[in-house]
Amino acid sequence: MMSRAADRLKVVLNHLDGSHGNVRASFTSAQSVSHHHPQSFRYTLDTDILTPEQRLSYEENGFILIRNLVSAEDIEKFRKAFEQICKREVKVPGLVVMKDVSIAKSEFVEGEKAVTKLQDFQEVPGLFRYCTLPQILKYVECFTGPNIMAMHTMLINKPPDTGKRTSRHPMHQDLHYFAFRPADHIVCAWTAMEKVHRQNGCLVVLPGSHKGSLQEHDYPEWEGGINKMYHGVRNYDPNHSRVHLEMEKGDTVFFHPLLIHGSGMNQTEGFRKAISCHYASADCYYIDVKGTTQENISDEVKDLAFRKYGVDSLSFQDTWALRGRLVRGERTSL
Ligand SMILES: CCCC(=O)SCCNC(=O)CCNC(=O)[C@H](O)C(C)(C)COP(=O)(O)OP(=O)(O)OC[C@H]1O[C@@H](n2cnc3c(N)ncnc32)[C@H](O)[C@@H]1OP(=O)(O)O
Ligand SMILES: Nc1ncnc2c1ncn2[C@@H]1O[C@H](COP(=O)(O)OP(=O)(O)OP(=O)(O)O)[C@@H](O)[C@H]1O
Ligand SMILES: O=C(O)CCC(=O)C(=O)O
Ligand SMILES: [Fe+2]
Ligand SMILES: [Mg+2]
Repeated sequence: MMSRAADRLKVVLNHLDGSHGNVRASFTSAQSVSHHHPQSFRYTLDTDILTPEQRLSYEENGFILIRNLVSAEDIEKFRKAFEQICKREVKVPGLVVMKDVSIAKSEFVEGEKAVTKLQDFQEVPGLFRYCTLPQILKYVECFTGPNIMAMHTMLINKPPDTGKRTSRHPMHQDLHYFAFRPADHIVCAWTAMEKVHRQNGCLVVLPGSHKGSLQEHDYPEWEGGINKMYHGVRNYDPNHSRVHLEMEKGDTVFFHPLLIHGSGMNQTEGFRKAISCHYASADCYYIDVKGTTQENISDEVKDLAFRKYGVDSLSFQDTWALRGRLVRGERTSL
């Protein structure tokens, strides 16, 4: 069911999309952009935070990398909070503690080395503080506007690959997992908790892919196995040109939910750590994904929610409304 307001929004967005290429082509310098035609941007808002070059870069590539945004002291605190959870010193409602599929059935791996990813840490104050950092929200607001919800939280602890290549994350669009729109008012902040490079499986992105539409996703047919819910874009062409985002501790990338991205395998002995949050404008609205390409992930999520909470009446939208937390402004819609 699509509301009339949503229909109107779609028309507006399509219109902007159509005019986008021409408008951009008519500029000769980035400076003239911010001063005369701020309304011509589709993916960024006029906030005085992003330089004209940064705005153009996000419009064009679908991501922007900000160096040294989170302090080493803060990252150390997140690391400690993560360790406490792995040692089971704290028990948290709603938190998902995920092991790598290649060790999930092993009895011998304990603590931090067993954990590939924490998901939904909105009730862990020592981790959720990441989502409220003013220097992060300052950038987020350039994409969402002033009413900001933290919708999805993760701490990824990519393990040394066991030899089955299961430490890879297939190329995907995060929007596949989301039951809210519009996509252009959603953004991910992903912060490296240590140096990330090709060897330990940094993020890999396809610049400009955010201009495409949401693609069909499914489990890739990987011989060594694939982690639960790690869907990848179907018919991914591994020869497509891509960019490896090598980052230092504290560097943060902001990216659009349609940007195709993934991460390679971790060929080092260390656990590659990153912390991230997906934000959405609180003015976004929920959608019903029935009959769309997202039905497969929606069914998996509802199935897990049933097993986790013992209720089968939760809709895919409900699972998002329960996890979302207001971090700035007013909770207007989501
Ligand atoms: C922008 C968003 C992008 C994304 O969200 S991408 C990834 C999304 N991932 C998720 O949402 C996390 C999904 N994972 C989970 O919910 C849990 O880790 C999962 C799979 C339910 C396991 O929970 P546990 O509490 O560990 O349960 P358990 O130890 O009793 O295991 C239950 C059965 O699941 C299996 N399992 C555990 N970890 C797995 C994994 N990583 N991949 C595939 N299967 C896995 C485990 O072997 C067990 O199987 P069985 O029932 O014994 O046959
Ligand atoms: N068939 C596929 N379907 C979806 N995603 C894939 C597929 N093959 C590779 N990828 C993804 O492409 C990205 C790059 O993978 P790859 O393992 O080659 O890492 P890499 O960083 O390029 O490492 P290397 O230096 O070994 O090439 C990762 O996100 C990976 O999971
Ligand atoms: O940190 C990574 O490897 C990427 C994780 C990711 O893209 C995701 O979970 O959606
Ligand atoms: Fe992702
Ligand atoms: Mg490769």
